[in-house]
Amino acid sequence: MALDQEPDIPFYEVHEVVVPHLGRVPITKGDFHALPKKVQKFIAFYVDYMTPRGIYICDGSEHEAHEVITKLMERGTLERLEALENCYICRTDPADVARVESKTFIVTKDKYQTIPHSKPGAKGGMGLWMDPDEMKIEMDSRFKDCMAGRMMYVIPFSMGPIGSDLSKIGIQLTDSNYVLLCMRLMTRVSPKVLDILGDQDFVKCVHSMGCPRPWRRKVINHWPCNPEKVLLAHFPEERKVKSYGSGYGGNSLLGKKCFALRIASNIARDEGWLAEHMLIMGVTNPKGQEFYIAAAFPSACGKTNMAMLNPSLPGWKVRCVGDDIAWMKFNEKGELRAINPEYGFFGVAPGTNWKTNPNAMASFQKNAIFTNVAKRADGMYFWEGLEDELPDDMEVTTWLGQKWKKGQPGLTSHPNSRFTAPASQCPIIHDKWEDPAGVPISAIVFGGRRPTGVPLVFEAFSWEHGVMVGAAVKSESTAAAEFKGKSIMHDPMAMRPFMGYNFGHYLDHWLSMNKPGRKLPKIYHVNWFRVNEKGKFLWPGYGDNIRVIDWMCKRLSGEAKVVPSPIGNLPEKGAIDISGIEDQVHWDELFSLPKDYWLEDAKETRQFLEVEVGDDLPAEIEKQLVEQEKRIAAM
Ligand SMILES: Nc1nc2c(ncn2[C@@H]2O[C@H](COP(=O)(O)OP(=O)(O)OP(=O)(O)O)[C@@H](O)[C@H]2O)c(=O)[nH]1
Ligand SMILES: O=C([O-])CC(=O)C(=O)O
Ligand SMILES: [Mn+2]
Repeated sequence: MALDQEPDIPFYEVHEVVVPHLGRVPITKGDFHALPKKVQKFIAFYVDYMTPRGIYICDGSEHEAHEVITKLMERGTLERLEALENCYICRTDPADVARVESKTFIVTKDKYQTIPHSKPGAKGGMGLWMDPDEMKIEMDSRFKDCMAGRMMYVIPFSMGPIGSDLSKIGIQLTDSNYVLLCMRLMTRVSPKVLDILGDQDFVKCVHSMGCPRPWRRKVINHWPCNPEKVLLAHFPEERKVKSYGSGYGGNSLLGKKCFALRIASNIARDEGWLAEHMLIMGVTNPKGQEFYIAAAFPSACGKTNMAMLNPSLPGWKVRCVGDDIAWMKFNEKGELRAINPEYGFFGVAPGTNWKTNPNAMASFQKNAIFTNVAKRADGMYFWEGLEDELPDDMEVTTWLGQKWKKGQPGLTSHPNSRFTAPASQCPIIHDKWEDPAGVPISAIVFGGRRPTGVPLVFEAFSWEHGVMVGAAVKSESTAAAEFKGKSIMHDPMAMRPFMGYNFGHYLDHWLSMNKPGRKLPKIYHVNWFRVNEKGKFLWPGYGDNIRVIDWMCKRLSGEAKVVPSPIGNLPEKGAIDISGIEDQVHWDELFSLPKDYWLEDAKETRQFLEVEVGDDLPAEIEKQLVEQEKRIAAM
C-alpha cells in the first residue's frame, strides 16, 4: 500500500478542473485534456488538496518566461539588472537563505531502510527519518488549502537530456513563479517531456511557499514563505517529494537535491547505478589526450570552481560537463558513463570573479537570476570578491537593502547568495555535455575543507580503499546549510545532507560496483584548503589545481610514480609541476602527514562510522579502516 495516498477523485477536463472541495478551478494556461492521464490524476488530487485559485500548465516557452518575469517585476520580487541583458536580482525573506537540513526527512515504513542501525551514542547525522503516519499529520497540517488564493504552476521537466536512457522525468507543482523561473534554468522544461512520458510513472514533486491568501504572516521582500513551518519529505517508494515553507535553492528547486540525489539514489540502487553530488569535467593534456573526472566535495567546497577551472599550465584544456550532480552507470563495455542531469548552474556568488572563475562569470552575463546578492548603482551585481571591479565612489545596495560603499564594514551579500544561469552559456561547456550516452569517467575525486593535516592530494590503493576514503570525507561547515560558525563535520561521500537511504547500504552499493570486466576509475582525495600557522592557504588553488589534475592524468596514463604512505599513494616529491609558483609552494608542508593528527583522525573516523552506521557498516569498510589505523600506528 502507498505510504502517502493519493485517492482517485472525479474531475472533468476542458477549461477547468472540477474537484470535490473547490468545485470548478479555472485552467489559466495549457490544455489539461492533452496531459497524460496519470498527470491529470496527480494534478486533480493536489488541486483538491491545496485549493489554488487557478492552474497554469507550463510549456517552457520564451513567451511564458516573459509573462512570469513581467509579473514578478510588477510585484517587486524581481529587479532588473540594467547593466546586463535579461538578468534579474531577487532578495528573499532573510529567514529563507539556505537548505534546512534539520527539517529534511525521508519517509519509509521501515526506519532502517532510511537510517542505519546505529550504536548507542549516535548523533544520527546520516539522514532524518519520519514514520509515514506521523508525516501525514505534519503534512496535512501544512498542505491542506496551502495554495488558497494562489496560482498553481505545473512544471513538466526532464533531469538529463530529454529522451536519454539515463534521464528521468518529473512533474513539479508549485505556487512560486520565482521557483518556476529557476526550474526553467536548472532543468529541461518542455512539453516534449510529456510526449515521452506517455503512460509511464514520473517523479512527483509538490512544493508550496506555505503562504495562502489572505496572508497570515508578514511578507518581507515580496517573498511569501513560512520559515517556522519548513518541512521537506521524501517518499522513495512512491518516487515523491513534498516541500513546504521555503523558496530557496535545494529546498524548492525539487529537481536538484530532492530528486536528482535523494530520490535518484534510491532509483540508482534499485537499477544498479550511482547518483552522486559530483561535478563532471573533461581535461585534455598538451598531447591531446582527454580524461573525464568526477569529483565530490561538500556544498560550497569548490565543485563549480573545479568544473570550470581555467588552467594555469600551458597546453591544457578543461571543459565542463556538470558542476554539482552526476548520474553514473557502467555500460556493457564496462565503462562508467556519467551524465549531468541538470540544465543550469546554481552557483555560490561570493568569491566568484574574473580571476577565480572567469568561465562562471561569462555564464551569467545574460539570462541569469541572482539571489541575495547586492546591486551597484549602475545596474550591475556585486558581492564579496568583486571589489577590484568596483569604482571607489559607486553606491551599492546590499542584499538587505542598505546603502554601502567600498571600504565600509559589513557583508553586501549573503554568504550563500547564488547565481542561476543556463549551463549552455558556459564558454567551456563540453560539446558532449548533452550526449545521451554520457562521458566515460576514469577518475573519481573526493575532498573537503581540511585546514590541517590533510595533504594536497593522495591516491587510494584500491576501489575498496577509495570507498573508505569517500566515507571518511570531512569538511569545515559552510553557509550552504543552516549551520552557524565553523567546525569540522563528517560529510561522507559529500552526500550526508543528500542521502536517500541507509548509508550502510549505500556503501555496500558502492562496493558492489567492483565487478569483473569493469574499468574501475582510480580514486583520489584532494585538499585545496590546508593553511599554515598564520591561517594562510598553503596552495594557491583555483586555476593552479590543474597541476594536481595533471599529476592524476599522468597516473592514469601510467607516467607518474607514487610513494606509498599509510593513508594512500602520494606523488613523488617534485612530481607535481609547480613551475612558476615555486615561491608560493612548500612541498614538505603541503604533503606532511603529522602522525599524532592522523592517529587521532583515523580513530575518530572509525568510531564515527562504527557508531553512526553500526551493524550496517560493510565488513570491507571496517577492514579498510582498521588496516589504515594499523599503518598509521606503524608510521
Ligand atoms: N582557497 C580556495 N578556495 C576555493 C577553491 N575553489 C573554490 N573555492 C571557494 O570555495 C567556495 C565555494 O566554491 P564552489 O565552487 O562554488 O563550491 P561548490 O562545491 O560548487 O558548492 P555548491 O554549489 O554548494 O555545491 C567559493 O567561495 C570559492 O571561492 C580553491 O581551489 N581554493
Ligand atoms: O542545494 C542547494 O541549495 C545548493 C547546493 O548546490 C548545495 O548546497 O550543494
Ligand atoms: Mn551542491
